[in-house]
Amino acid sequence: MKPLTILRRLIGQVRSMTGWMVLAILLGVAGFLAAILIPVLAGMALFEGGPVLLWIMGLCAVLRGVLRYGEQACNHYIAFRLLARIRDLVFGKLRALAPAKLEGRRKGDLISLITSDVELLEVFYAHTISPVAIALIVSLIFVAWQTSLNPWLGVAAAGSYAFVGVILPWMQSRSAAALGKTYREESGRLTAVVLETIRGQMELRQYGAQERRLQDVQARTAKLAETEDRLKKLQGNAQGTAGVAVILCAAGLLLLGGWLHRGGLLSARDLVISFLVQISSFGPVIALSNLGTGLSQTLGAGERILSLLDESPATPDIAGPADDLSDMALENVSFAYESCQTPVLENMSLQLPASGILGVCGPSGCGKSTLVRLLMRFWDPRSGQVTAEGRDLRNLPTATLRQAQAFVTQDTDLFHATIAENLCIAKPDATREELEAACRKAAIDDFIRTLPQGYDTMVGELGSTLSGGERQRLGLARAFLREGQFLFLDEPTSNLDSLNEGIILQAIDRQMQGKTVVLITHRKSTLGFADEILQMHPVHSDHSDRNAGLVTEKKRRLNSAMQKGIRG
Ligand SMILES: Nc1ncnc2c1ncn2[C@@H]1O[C@H](COP(=O)(O)OP(=O)(O)OP(=O)(O)O)[C@@H](O)[C@H]1O
Repeated sequence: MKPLTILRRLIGQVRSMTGWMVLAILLGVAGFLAAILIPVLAGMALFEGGPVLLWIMGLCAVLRGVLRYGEQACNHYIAFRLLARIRDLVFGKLRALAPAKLEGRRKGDLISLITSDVELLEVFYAHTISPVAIALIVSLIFVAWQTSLNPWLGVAAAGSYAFVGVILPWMQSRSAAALGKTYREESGRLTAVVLETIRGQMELRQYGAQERRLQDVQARTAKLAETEDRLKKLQGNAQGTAGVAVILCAAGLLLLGGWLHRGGLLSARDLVISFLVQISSFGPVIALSNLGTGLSQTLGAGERILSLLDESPATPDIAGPADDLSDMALENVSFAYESCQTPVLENMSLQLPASGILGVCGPSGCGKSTLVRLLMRFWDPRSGQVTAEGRDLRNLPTATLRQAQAFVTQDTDLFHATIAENLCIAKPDATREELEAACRKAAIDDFIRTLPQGYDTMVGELGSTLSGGERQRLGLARAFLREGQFLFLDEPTSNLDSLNEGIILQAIDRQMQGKTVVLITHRKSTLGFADEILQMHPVHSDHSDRNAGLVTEKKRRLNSAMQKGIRG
């Protein structure tokens, strides 16, 4: 993305706060004028004297402080309001992109984008836009004033301001722009590596890979520090160059003024005041010259945020009120993931039973979870359609689909919250009795009661204080609370012993009477609970029935002996 495009789009966000921005600029201009007036009045006092000038100088000094405070207050009000709005946009986009467009992205990098990249925009909104406008207005005022003394002085002043405030920052930002972007990207990658290291600490320890990992983190940190060092050097050079440029410009103006004075074109009083005005009016443009390198990181952060906001979701939400659903099917569905073009499903057709349990089995990687993802419209098929009530899911209100479906996977995600809060994700207004009933069905109520704070016990980040089986049963309780028409279970009992598995499968059987359950499993004992079985095969297997990638086998209580065994 071109820097100008990034700037234009970031500035576009300010439109709704134009009034505040105008106020910040006016206060800033008035503040600088008050500050510049102090040395000018001191110069005039040399020629005219009188206590009035001293009083005005004192007043200007006080006003300068008050006006500067007002300007900064407005700027920061604008910046933090905009940051809140941008965070809202980013979270909204992440929600829309999940899961299809987020699966391949590193979570640490996303965290870095949501936190530090967004925070960096504060520099832009609080310390860039109004300073540019203030510098422009203050410079125009003093160019006009110098011109009124002598046109040559006006030309020289305009040249000085343009050199310090435009040409120098432009030259410096060109070399810093790429570096700023690299810094933001490297910072995001380092966050991702650190997050993965914390998550994978047990594996790293078990396989003795900690030292290698540490070296990797250290190498990345050193690289980041080196990039930051280069950026800081550029920043230092920019400030130094601006300081030298200001002195040279002021000296040039003094020489020009002296030459005009000798020619009788400028009085001694005007020469002194013109010089004092010029040397003290560089403040706003010096602020700009410091932006050149600082802006490079803001542009890098802005580009990352805007690129995320530009991404279009794989399955855009369809607006509309939630309605009941009772019938779902796949019609000639073919599907391949974007990152790997190999087809996972090919011309698959399937009618979900109106009620009962459809067991789904097949070798690892044949597309069982993908089938459920398509039924939930986390992805859309490449060709064919997934339908509900005969309507393509692409035209069905998303709320209808979400309300009708619940799902449980082998890795239930829990949040750093209490057990009750984690369960209420499925039904925010659930009563304590409803939570307990759902947990009893999922065979987890007894365990929760043994915890010191029962349902109000915190479960730790990602449910880290619970076992895999406990997490899975909480996931099931959550799904039971939803009371939707469809329940999709992807290896829901993989972490459970056969006793708990039996209890839960019976609960599913009872709870889902008249409803549809899709139960993915590798276990024969679990399949025994299915009313029908769908045997899937990889698309590229040479199975004779591989047309559509599956074989459907009607199976009413297939292995009743085994079921009886489990059901006791
Ligand atoms: N997000 C993804 N991006 C790219 N490829 C994917 C993605 N998710 C799954 N796949 C690939 O798609 C194929 C089907 O995956 P899927 O998870 O549906 O298989 P599965 O039958 O459920 O396997 P398992 O029994 O091991 O859970 C696999 O080859 C897998 O590597």
